[in-house]
Amino acid sequence: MASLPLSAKEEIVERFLDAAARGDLPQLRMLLTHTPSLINQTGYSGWTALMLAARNGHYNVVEALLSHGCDKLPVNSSSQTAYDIAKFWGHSHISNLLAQTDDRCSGVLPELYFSRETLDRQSDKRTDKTWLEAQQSDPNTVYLLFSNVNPMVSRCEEDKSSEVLDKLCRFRYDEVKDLIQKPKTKLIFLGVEKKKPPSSCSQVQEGSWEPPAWFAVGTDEDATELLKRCREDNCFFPESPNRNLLKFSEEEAGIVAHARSVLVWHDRYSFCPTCGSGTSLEEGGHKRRCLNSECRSLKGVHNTCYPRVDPVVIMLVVHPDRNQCLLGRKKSFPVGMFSCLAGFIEPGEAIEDAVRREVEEESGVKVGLVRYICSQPWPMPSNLMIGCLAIATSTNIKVDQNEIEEAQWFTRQQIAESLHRGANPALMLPPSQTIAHQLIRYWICKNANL
Ligand SMILES: NC(=O)C1=CN([C@@H]2O[C@H](COP(=O)(O)OP(=O)(O)OC[C@H]3O[C@@H](n4cnc5c(N)ncnc54)[C@H](OP(=O)(O)O)[C@@H]3O)[C@@H](O)[C@H]2O)C=CC1
Ligand SMILES: [Mg+2]
Ligand SMILES: [Mg+2]
Ligand SMILES: [Mg+2]
Ligand SMILES: [Zn+2]
Repeated sequence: MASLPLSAKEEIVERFLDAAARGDLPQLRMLLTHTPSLINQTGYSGWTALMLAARNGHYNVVEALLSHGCDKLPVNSSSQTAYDIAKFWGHSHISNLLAQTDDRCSGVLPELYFSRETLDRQSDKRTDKTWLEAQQSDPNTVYLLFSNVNPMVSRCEEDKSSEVLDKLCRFRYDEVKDLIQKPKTKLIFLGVEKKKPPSSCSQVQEGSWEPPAWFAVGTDEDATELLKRCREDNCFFPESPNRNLLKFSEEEAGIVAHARSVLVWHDRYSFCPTCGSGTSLEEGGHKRRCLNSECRSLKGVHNTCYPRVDPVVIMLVVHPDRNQCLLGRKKSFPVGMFSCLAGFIEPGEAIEDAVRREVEEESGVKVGLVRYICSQPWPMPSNLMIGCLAIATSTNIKVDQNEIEEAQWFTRQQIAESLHRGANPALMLPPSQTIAHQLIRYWICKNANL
């Protein structure tokens, strides 16, 4: 049978993979310069350019791909990473390079969802009332509307990777002027844009240009009425934050994490926790001051005045044989889904001790070595997820049914198949936006080096 002609996109991917397999660095660089999205494309049997270069011992190509931020974690249809391939074919200089611990730069750990600092927070400006007021009425200022602590969004059916994306609805001063003047509205200064305008912009030439400021507007006005303010007609307020807040671009997810956590804090701490009096919003919405002049919270350091963040440990527990990991499922999870164990840090507890305590409480497994890997802000409502790898010193599982329904050891092969979406995976993993997913991917790549 004659083979079908390749589309333009397929052809360029094929040329790129071929350059990697042959070790043709100039060609590979040229293609990457024109089309940066080629970097993690796959060809036959899920092979990436990194895998092909690793298979054929092209050290300089592997190096170039890593310096362009290539993802080291994908597995091919035989569940092998580029590291496994280099090791199997005896290219130890390449497997050593792939195993290096410069995790963020070499693509082992991507930037975590919710963690991008899209805006420059400019926290020093929060106390400058005159500056804040000038920003509020500036026509370039951007306002985001939140009802019941959830942002107004519009749905874009497709982005480049054909996934559904939600986009924050942006408003100008004239459109929300009446709303922000209402006494019950919470106005949060989020920061200013980091992006610079083109140098041709007349204000830049005159030296009068200032980056636009962003504010979140928290209101409990009727949601249907709020939606009428929007110029687009496909706008809505997500009802289930846990699922719906995972559909933003990386840029917007970072803004949502900041805004939602602060608004949730205002929602829950309207009264002074020290004396029960009313409070007023200050410092661009980043402080609540007690209105009772005798209150203890006005003297000395009082953390009740500032937004709270709850630290949570989340850990991938590795079996003493280094070839299995422990995952659990809560009753509320979708059928077949397992994830990392997690738990709130208690007062007076170090990260390592919280990891050991939560793992033993929830699964009965004892943990020795604990290593911090990465963290993620999680604005449901305001957690800081502290991601760790932990090495088990015992293996018997005894689940605490109050917290989790089931816990199980899974082999590296089972996890790799699930990540690669094999035909009959033994389990379903949480989505890639979660730190749980990223810790599991991290272990798959680093497993051999623990
Ligand atoms: N981003 C990610 O990948 C993941 C994020 N998470 C998040 O981590 C958080 C914690 O995980 P989870 O396993 O539930 O934690 P825990 O194992 O500590 O169990 C939670 C329970 O502990 C009690 N509790 C103790 N201290 C606190 C506290 N400071 N705040 C709230 N509840 C407390 C509550 O019980 P009661 O309500 O009965 O009083 C709560 O239901 C969750 O909010 C979850 O959303 C979890 C897993 C993955
Ligand atoms: Mg627990
Ligand atoms: Mg838990
Ligand atoms: Mg707990
Ligand atoms: Zn008080």
